[in-house]
Amino acid sequence: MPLYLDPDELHAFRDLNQGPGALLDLIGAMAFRAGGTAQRLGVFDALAAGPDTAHDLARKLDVVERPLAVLLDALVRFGYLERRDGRYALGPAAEGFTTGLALWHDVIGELWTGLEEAVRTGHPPEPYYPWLEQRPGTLRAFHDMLAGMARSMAPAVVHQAPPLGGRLLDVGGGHAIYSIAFCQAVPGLAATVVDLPGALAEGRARVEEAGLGDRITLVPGDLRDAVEGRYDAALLFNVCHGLAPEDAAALVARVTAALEPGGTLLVLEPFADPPPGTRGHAAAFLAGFSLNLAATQGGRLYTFAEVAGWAAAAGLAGIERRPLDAPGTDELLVARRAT
Ligand SMILES: C[S@@+](CC[C@H](N)C(=O)[O-])C[C@H]1O[C@@H](n2cnc3c(N)ncnc32)[C@H](O)[C@@H]1O
Repeated sequence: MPLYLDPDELHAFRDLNQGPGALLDLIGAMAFRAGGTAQRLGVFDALAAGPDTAHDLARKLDVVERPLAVLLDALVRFGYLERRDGRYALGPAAEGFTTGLALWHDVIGELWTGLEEAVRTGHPPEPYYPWLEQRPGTLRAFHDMLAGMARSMAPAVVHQAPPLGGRLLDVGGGHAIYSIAFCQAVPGLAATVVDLPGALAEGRARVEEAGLGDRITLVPGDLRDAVEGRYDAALLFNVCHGLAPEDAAALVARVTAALEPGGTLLVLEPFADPPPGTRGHAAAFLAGFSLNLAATQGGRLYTFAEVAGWAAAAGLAGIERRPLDAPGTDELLVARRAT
């Protein structure tokens, strides 16, 4: 929350841990919903062209001036906008809502209404991926967010992976960024990306653009089904956390069974026991992300030991944890099938 605390509040909250935490959470929830609503109404896009009055903005956005002015004033107080001489301008924090936070606004605003039921019953009332498929704008924001993260991590992932060759399977790798990165790094490597049909369109365009259409095959499929083909290596990147533990373990076993002797499994995940030094807002975000997975997909973040246990049970050995020199808390699990 970009809210500015006054020095006494800041001291009580930050230094003494005595701040009105629940009240700040409430204000944070209000600020987040206000920011997300402004993004959906087009306030931030309109103000990107320059400062404006509530009257003119209301006309441009085709909304009612009186509640818009209340929203704009709240956004000023929450730190998203600035107000000078009766005109509103973007504040530095507004940028967040032009990128990944817009997706979180939709997820928390709609899907987290099912959190209580998910905890009571153990099942999310609304399955995440079908929900996404019905909302083209939210689906796009989700894939843009995944693609942005993958682009920032791919060089470190390729660097930390053991040497790969032959045939690579990329399960749930729809945007194809990791398969492209591995194919660009390893001459002769051929990859098969399996994902839901809606997730593959963007990957297909990216593969063509990279000139790798002859080496990367995109296959619509469901990761709950049997794995077709034999592979020398497989990627399970950010897939396990969307599944219940027994389903994630079964997926690791199915993918392992499709590996040739000596084949490599790479799992990329933010583990529930993150790298040492993960604290503050990064640690809190991971806890909230895990709760989001429970609320929307029936999954959660898993510890490295849990994932390593599934890999060992599937018959993999040489299981290693490899941190990444990249932003975020994702790490690699590397394991090999016995020769
Ligand atoms: C969190 S994203 C991870 C994407 C990519 N592997 C990465 O690390 O950036 C999960 C991916 O799994 C795919 N997925 C989810 N459920 C699936 C299913 N039942 N069958 C196939 N793919 C699925 C999604 O479409 C999405 O591309």
